[in-house]
Amino acid sequence: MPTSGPTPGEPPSDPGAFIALDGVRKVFTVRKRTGLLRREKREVRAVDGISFTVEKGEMVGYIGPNGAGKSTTIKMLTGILTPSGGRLRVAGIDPSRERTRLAGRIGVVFGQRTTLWWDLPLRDSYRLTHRMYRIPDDRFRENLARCVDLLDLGELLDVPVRQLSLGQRMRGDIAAALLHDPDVLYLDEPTIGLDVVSKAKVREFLRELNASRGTTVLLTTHDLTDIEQLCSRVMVIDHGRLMYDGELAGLHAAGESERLLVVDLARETAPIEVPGARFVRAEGPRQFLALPSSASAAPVVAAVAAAYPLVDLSVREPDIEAVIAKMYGGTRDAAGESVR
Ligand SMILES: Nc1ncnc2c1ncn2[C@@H]1O[C@H](COP(=O)(O)OP(=O)(O)OP(=O)(O)O)[C@@H](O)[C@H]1O
Repeated sequence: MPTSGPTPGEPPSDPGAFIALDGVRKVFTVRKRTGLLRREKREVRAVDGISFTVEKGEMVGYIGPNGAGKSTTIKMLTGILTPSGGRLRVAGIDPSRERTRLAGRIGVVFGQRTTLWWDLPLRDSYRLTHRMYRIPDDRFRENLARCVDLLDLGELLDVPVRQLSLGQRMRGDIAAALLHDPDVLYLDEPTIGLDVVSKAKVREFLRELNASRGTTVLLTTHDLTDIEQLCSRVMVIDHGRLMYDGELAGLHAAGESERLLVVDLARETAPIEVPGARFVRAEGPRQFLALPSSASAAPVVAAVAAAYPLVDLSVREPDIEAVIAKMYGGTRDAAGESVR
């Protein structure tokens, strides 16, 4: 599969970049019981030789199907897990060797878990964060005021975390991750389970944070709208390997996606046969043809108009979800419909 960034598996071009991974691997050994007394060892290559760099101030999407290796990568980037091989640096720091020093430079938000104290009001959780990170008082006050304002937390500061809705808690968690002014923010599913309004608030906040503070953001999500609205660059990982690194728009070409030509004819005819397009299906006098996204539709349109009683015609671009499903080995056509 083509990539527009460095070829997966090759050393990164800029080892001095803010985040730099070079052939990073993580292998888990899993023991499985296969009989009454027998156990079998099996290796799981969760991350299988990944290389990429992220410059300061970039906002990058990191996506892939379940079990692709996204969380394992994030855990290595934060120092929670030690790589089995390869080289990894964040702000010049080896995360697993200097986890405490790195903690002052990074913020982490896990959508499915909270780092806040469940029984304490938000305000007290933030006070504890203040102490734990030894944040200078002025800076703490300034950062808290800014997060409270932009994330609309004013009314919530005295509410115990367990009483907050998911969207409120998520905003509370994002603020907690930013009180010590980290240079990089890792977000793992920050909009999971949120309603439309909360999602919009979180996205707007992240956009503003990145633009005004130059915070580097690495975003893992299953919601591709997050990526479409926030990230100009996306990395796709599958089976622990980097499958794509480049602009979101380039995924269409990499996924060999197809556009759908919807042709309305004056009457029902046999399936249209023209060079450069493939008949998909017919609904009475309406026919659907597929053509590669990278090809021009003009010759196909001209050929249809010349040989068939054409009334109207429109082109449907593939949606990004269909493209990615195809990259992951899914089986959806250009209209996003199952062709199983
Ligand atoms: N501690 C562990 N022990 C054994 N295997 C693990 C461990 N952690 C992860 N794995 C395996 O490594 C692979 C990658 O898992 P990982 O959690 O990184 O995927 P993911 O892309 O984050 O998936 P999801 O989108 O479901 O969260 C999976 O096969 C998973 O079962």
